[in-house]
Amino acid sequence: MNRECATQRKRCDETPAWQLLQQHYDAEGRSLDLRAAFADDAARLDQFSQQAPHLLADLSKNLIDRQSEQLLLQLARDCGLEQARDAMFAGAEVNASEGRAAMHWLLRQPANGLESWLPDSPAFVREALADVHDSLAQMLALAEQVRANPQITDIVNIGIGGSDLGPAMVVNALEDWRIAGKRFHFVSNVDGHELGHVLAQTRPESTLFLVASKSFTTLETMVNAHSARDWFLAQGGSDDRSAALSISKHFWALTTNTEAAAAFGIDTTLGFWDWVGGRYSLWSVIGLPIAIAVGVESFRALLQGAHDMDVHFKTAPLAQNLPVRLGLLDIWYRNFQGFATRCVAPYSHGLRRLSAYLQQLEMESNGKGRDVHNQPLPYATSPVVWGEPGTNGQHAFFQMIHQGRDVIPVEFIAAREGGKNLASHQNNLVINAIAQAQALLVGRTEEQGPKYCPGNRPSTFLLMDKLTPTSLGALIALYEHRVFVSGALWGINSFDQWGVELGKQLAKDLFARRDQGDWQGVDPSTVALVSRLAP
Ligand SMILES: O=P(O)(O)OC[C@H]1O[C@](O)(CO)[C@@H](O)[C@@H]1O
Repeated sequence: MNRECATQRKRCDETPAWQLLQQHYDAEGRSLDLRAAFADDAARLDQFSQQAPHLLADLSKNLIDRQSEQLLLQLARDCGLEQARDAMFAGAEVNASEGRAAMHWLLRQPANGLESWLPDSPAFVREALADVHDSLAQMLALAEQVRANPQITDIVNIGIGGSDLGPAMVVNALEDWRIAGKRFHFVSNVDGHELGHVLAQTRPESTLFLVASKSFTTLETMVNAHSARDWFLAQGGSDDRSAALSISKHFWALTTNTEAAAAFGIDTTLGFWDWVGGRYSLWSVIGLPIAIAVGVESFRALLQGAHDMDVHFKTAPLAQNLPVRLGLLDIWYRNFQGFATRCVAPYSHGLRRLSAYLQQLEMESNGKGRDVHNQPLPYATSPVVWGEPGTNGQHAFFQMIHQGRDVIPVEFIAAREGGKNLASHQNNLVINAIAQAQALLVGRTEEQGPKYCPGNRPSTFLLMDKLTPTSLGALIALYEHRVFVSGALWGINSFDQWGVELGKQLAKDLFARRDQGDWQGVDPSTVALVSRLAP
């Protein structure tokens, strides 16, 4: 929500719709029983399920009824959601604290056709679109060059947060589209074990390092990149650009900070723009490992799927707009039902890194306690997002989800069709997901003793025909826009992350203080812990 939009409107909890929602929750919402709701409303499934680009969503097993959804839609209008959304798609400075737009959606806009859904796009957006496609063409050409180079067998992406989680999640998810004969390694942790393990299984002449960092200042990435460089030089590599085994040929940079990459000694640097947030950057040059893994056609399909969801989010009426309905559900669960967490259970081995990716996307975006005016908020914001792939979760934490005291909304994500390997297992997988959602709904009644399950526990079911580059693109964009919706209603800036700076600053400070032996004003616990470390 940019400042002028926010200034124009009341805080969401001060709106008439919020008061009506609270009354409805107190009167009926708190005691809604889904089993009775299905029995009383033959059209409930139709009302609360919908097709969206590349996936079907069944929201009918959520603790919501027609009136609460109508009131939530009214809340969206009262809070100027459509204006906020349109501001983002117009390139407005929706990231007010950093003075930036948030135009990750432009990265997946085809070169033509912008006016078909964004007819009033300002000139700077159309100009930026031309830059996007120049950069995309350059990146895809380099990706094809690497794919065609049999000498390069290992691609090592060195990056963290948004420069790691997205590309790693997608490269894992699209294993069936991955080029044969090349290995993809994602090194993010500054724990030397991770990089060391990768270097132990690679050779300098057959390895391409991608130093991925929007800022090119992140400590972990810089420490890992320098250690990889030292290893490369120790293995016979050279700083000399003309050498066969040169840093210049085996280290590329993906960053907005091209000067810093040049200072590192990297010649091949792919740049991007500050209006792309790190956790929204897999569509940009940060996606190079994806493009190398799956090739031009599949990378474009990933973009197309996300673009289709962008157009849906921008043009579909709110009541049939899936990112809006999911975002409103987040408000209902967080601020009225009081559910503190949401479990994301992708019934797909390919999507095994999805929950980790969504943790950054959602919690770094909406984990805020103050609004865009820096005023403390009296209501909760981002839920804790967590999860593991199904059916693994069933044998780990689903016990608590079924019988625990806390109600934990679950998001099941599955595909009707399986992948290349043992597709015959697919029904085993998906029927288990469906059965878990059913069990959460129906529960098991009293006389079952210790087997008693209260039931009436909420879940959303997102079903793709198949996990493909296109459907994956749509799925990720769905989450991006859903996060935007709840953030806009909460009146927070979903695109900054100032809260991460203090810990980084103190880490630097502790190194300096240790070197100087100056512990003035530092708490004894911190001093004692640092003094236990190796010199
Ligand atoms: O891509 P960079 O600049 O290295 O930043 C990595 C990550 O660190 C963060 O800034 C958090 O510390 C994330 O927002 C970002 O994705």
